[in-house]
Amino acid sequence: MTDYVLQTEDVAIHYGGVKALDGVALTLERGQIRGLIGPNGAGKSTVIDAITGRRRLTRGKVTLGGQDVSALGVVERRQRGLSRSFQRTSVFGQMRVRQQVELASHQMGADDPGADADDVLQELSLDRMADTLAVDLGYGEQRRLDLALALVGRPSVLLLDEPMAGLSVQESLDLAQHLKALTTRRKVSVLLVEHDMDVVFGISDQVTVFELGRVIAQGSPAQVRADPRVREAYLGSAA
Ligand SMILES: Nc1ncnc2c1ncn2[C@@H]1O[C@H](COP(=O)(O)OP(=O)(O)OP(=O)(O)O)[C@@H](O)[C@H]1O
Repeated sequence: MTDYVLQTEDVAIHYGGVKALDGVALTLERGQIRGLIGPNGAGKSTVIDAITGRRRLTRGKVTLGGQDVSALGVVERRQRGLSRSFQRTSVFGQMRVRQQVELASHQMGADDPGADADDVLQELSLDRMADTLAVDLGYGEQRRLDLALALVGRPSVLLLDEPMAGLSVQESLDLAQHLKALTTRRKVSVLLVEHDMDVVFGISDQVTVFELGRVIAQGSPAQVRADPRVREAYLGSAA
């Protein structure tokens, strides 16, 4: 049996009559990137919220490293290695880059927050900007700082909700390369919600397609691209 770093089983979140999610089963292996795609309102952000503990499950189970974390809150799940970064940049503009990352690491209870911060900054090519005020970073660098803040304390799973939003093509490519390198080097596993199809199909090991709160297809990027239902429902028949 495969040891999944993360697994959701029959996860449902209903808001009254609205089935934002219904019967969602997902797995994530160590060092794997799984892209989540689907039309607006398909339930992608709700899956992330269900996994982090931000939304209470109507039904189902979330396991992290084989342990059921469904009853745990957001902070407890983060302490157990489940980290997320948000669509909007969450940096404090008036703090220096390294100071901010070190503080976040300290808050996570890392043994050596300084060393943790240095590692993370180097991995995201932010080490040269360690003493720069966050407000003076370019937008692409700010998004990398956002990712750096999610990486302190060495999480095992990273949940990313549209990390490429607002980036130029070059900045997206750059962030995608950093993400891929991180999964190889740190063996961190990534669940990636992203509208940029080139990025999703370019760096994901597996892709899951949502429609109306349900999974309609999953598999390798090539399998998903070839799935007639996906082409019909989402990519358009010309994809
Ligand atoms: N708090 C809420 N109350 C009621 N319905 C909600 C709530 N949050 C989300 N929904 C509904 O749940 C469904 C899934 O929404 P969700 O935001 O997860 O979709 P999404 O795939 O992330 O969309 P997008 O790509 O636009 O971000 C939608 O129909 C949405 O209207």
